Amino acid sequence: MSEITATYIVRDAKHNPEKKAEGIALGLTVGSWTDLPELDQRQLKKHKGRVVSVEGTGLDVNSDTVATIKIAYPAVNFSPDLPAILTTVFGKLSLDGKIKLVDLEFGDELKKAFPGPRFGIEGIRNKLGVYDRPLLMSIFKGVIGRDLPFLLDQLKKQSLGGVDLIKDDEILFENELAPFEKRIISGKQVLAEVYETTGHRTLYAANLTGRTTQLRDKARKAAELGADALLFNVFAYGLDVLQELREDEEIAIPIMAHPAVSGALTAADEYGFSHSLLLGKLLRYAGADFSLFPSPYGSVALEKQQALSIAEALTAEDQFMRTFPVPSAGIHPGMVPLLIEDFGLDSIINAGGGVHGHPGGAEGGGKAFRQAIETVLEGKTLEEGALEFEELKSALDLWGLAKAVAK
Ligand SMILES: CSCCC(=O)C(=O)COP(=O)(O)O
Ligand SMILES: [Mg+2]
Repeated sequence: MSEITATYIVRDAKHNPEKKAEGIALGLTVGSWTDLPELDQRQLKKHKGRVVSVEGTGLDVNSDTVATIKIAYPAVNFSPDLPAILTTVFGKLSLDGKIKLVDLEFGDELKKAFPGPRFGIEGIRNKLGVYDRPLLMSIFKGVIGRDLPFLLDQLKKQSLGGVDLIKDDEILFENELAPFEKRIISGKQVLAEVYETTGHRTLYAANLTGRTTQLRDKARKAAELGADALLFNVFAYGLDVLQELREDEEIAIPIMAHPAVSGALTAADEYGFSHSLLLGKLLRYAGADFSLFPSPYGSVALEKQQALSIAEALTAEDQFMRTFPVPSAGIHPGMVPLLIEDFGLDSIINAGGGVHGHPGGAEGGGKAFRQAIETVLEGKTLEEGALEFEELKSALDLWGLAKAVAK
């Protein structure tokens, strides 16, 4: 029988994690808070959750017992979709005390209900023809309230700086000055011109926004207009909405998942989802080609272990294509050695302020990042690179070199 196994970290003031585990296995399936006289053995056998393991790991600062509990839920209990699965394994339970859902293991049969990324790392690299280095992405900045020519000028400068991808900022919504469709059509022209004159290819991810009921048609139109990719604030909508977009054959373009809102679901040690599950495994299964998350170094930082665990879940051996890890937020060229050391070649270095805030503008900023990447891949230090490259030197003079952080 196919099933899904959920791993939780539970903090139990009653110091009886075995009882807590049994309560979850029964309470989230066929039972309730009190005995149900009509519950029969056949029903219990087929539908009750199974306690796989309970491992106590001691007491926390509040003297609660901390335990890792694994419960397997029969797939027959739910339809094979994320809303049903999440409601089963962490619906009411997510409100029931100090409990964190750290992982979900999907049975092979159940995995068939998920698409995974349409392109993944390999597909994105094929689109760009770049295979031997981390990709570089930049983000439009300061464009709210600005018109289309302003955006197109920024787009051109970013592309001339040598970035591989440019994404809208997640806070750029539908607006009269620079509407979604016009951004796609004119943006494509600008990037085609840069390609014709320099031979450098850049892909543009436009922010797919609006009411949920409009998204499919908007995304189909974007694909029809030749959009390179879509940015999507998946946690403002829901993972199943992402999956719907991924599965639509008329929206066969890469999807970039932005982590906006996800911090409310992941940040607490004692509650919510683990980062690796929400921003890693579930985004990958639902079909994101890229997953953005805070790096361990920038202005919005995650603990290094958390950031690494997301990248691991996005790229671990699985039947699905690998999703590109995109450690982000407050990134500047002085962080490039650490980012490459942590996330490897199959990752994307992503910067907004670190590109546009460069003394040489967005073009200079993009160049500085590309020079930093080249320097690191040649086995040199950034100080050595700065002797050779003017833009890299300016970036290091402005922002310095980032320091490593403990795990
Ligand atoms: C929290 S990851 C999302 C990164 C992002 O959307 C962004 O705008 C980062 O911009 P920055 O100027 O900090 O590079
Ligand atoms: Mg942003």
